[in-house]
Amino acid sequence: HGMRIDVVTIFPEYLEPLNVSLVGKARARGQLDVHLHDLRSWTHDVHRTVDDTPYGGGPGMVMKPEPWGEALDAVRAAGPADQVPTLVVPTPSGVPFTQELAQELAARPWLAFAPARYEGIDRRVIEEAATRMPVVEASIGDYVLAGGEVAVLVMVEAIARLLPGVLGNAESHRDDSFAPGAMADLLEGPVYTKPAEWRGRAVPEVLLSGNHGRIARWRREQAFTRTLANRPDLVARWRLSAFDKKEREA
Ligand SMILES: N#Cc1c(-c2ccc3ccn(Cc4ccccn4)c3c2)n[nH]c1N
Repeated sequence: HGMRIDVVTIFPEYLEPLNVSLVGKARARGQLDVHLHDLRSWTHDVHRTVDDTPYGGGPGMVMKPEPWGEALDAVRAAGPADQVPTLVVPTPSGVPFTQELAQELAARPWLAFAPARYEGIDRRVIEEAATRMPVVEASIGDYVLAGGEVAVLVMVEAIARLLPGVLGNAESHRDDSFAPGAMADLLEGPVYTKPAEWRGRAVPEVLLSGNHGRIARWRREQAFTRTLANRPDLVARWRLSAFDKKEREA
């Protein structure tokens, strides 16, 4: 059976993209079972309040603990009785969301995402949840968003494409830049398709040569040059893994 994903948010419509394309197809094939929940379902006041002023003062508002506590209780109760979900909390102060973390999360049967808004969720919600389920606080990058919903879209897409059978044979993640392996750690080189000439620009002739050894070498060089230019930090990691690889083959 596929993976179950629950998302609790005050903007369920923000997660509608999960119903289309790659993730939509995976759901249709039963590889992914996505349940969206409106956090306000667990408010009990006429204004359906989910936020309040921060203790200790400071700008903005903090998300109240009560609705989140009841929402996470309900998510757990609605899922498989013999399992606990891994709670994934997008936050600027989380661990980096990397391909490695995506692969780890893709191996789990049930994920519950808690995208917040305002300045975040009352800390006691995370602390209390962590006594009953694994909790991962992760950040998708070094920039500031207004909330966690778009981070959930990023994480779910990165995770869903790793699930067996989800990626059609048209897209392959075998040699992803960030996936461990041969061309691991390097950025992708340039890609080309027909026509062979377009607006006076020809495709590099090596790619038309049919010489697969030469093509592979050219692609490695292109990947290296591009990585050196755009991500010199990855070159160091690549050198290490290339060295280890030679060691293993020696
Ligand atoms: N993942 C991730 C994120 C986020 C993120 C995630 C969730 C929330 C919930 C509220 N805010 C606004 C906010 C701004 C500033 C300080 C605290 N909170 C979020 C921002 N920003 N950047 C990333 N890579």
